[in-house]
Amino acid sequence: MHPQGLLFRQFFEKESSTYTYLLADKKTKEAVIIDPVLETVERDSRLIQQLQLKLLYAVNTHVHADHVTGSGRLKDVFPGCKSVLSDASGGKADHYVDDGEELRFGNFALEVRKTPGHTNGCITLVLSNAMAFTGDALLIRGCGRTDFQQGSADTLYYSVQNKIFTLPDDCLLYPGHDYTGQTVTTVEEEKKLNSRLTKPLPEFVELMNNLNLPYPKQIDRALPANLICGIQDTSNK
Ligand SMILES: N[C@@H](CCC(=O)N[C@@H](CSS)C(=O)NCC(=O)O)C(=O)O
Repeated sequence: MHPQGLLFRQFFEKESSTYTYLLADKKTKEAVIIDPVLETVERDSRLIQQLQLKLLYAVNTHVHADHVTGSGRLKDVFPGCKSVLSDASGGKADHYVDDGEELRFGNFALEVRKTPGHTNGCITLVLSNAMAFTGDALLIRGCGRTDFQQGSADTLYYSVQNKIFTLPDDCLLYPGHDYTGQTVTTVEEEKKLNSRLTKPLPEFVELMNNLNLPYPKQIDRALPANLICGIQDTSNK
């Protein structure tokens, strides 16, 4: 169940099948956006403005390879909004987070859990042990690929088993992407049904090392932009 007093929206960007999440304290109006996409900033900004929210943070769960983040553009629209990345990401941001730190908005806090493996700088954000935003570490019945950007199947396995599967069974898990039309899962479901992460470690590593997926279509445009938290109007900064 979602915590009381929380405003929550899940948005989808269809070119990269990316989920963006908006969370706000209904009372104080302070808000956080997770994994915004450049092409859908206008849609997301409109809702933030209509609801009169105060956007504090635009968090990227990692340096994305498949789409350009909207965090730079959101900083133009909402002065005062800070871009956020893990301190292990190698990217540039206004605010860096480490394991165990919190991002506070109103009466809520997102706990940062480092979940490397898809990339070195991947984080999962946990709200009140009730909802977790897993980025590309854990996808519904799957997980992020580990064949570029310092990916490591062993590291990813450790991250999911120790940082995500240790959350309460009924904790809702919201992924960074879905390619099959699913929106949400739970820790209990993934511990039982995840087709990759229920395997023993050696089988998991073998599987991940032989996925043979094509590179994301936007990788050459996305990586350089995302290393500086996206495209931003620097003319008046
Ligand atoms: N076709 C998409 C990219 C699909 C892809 O590689 N997704 C990544 C996450 S974004 S880097 C992934 O980890 N997928 C895991 C999987 O099992 O599919 C595009 O061209 O953008």
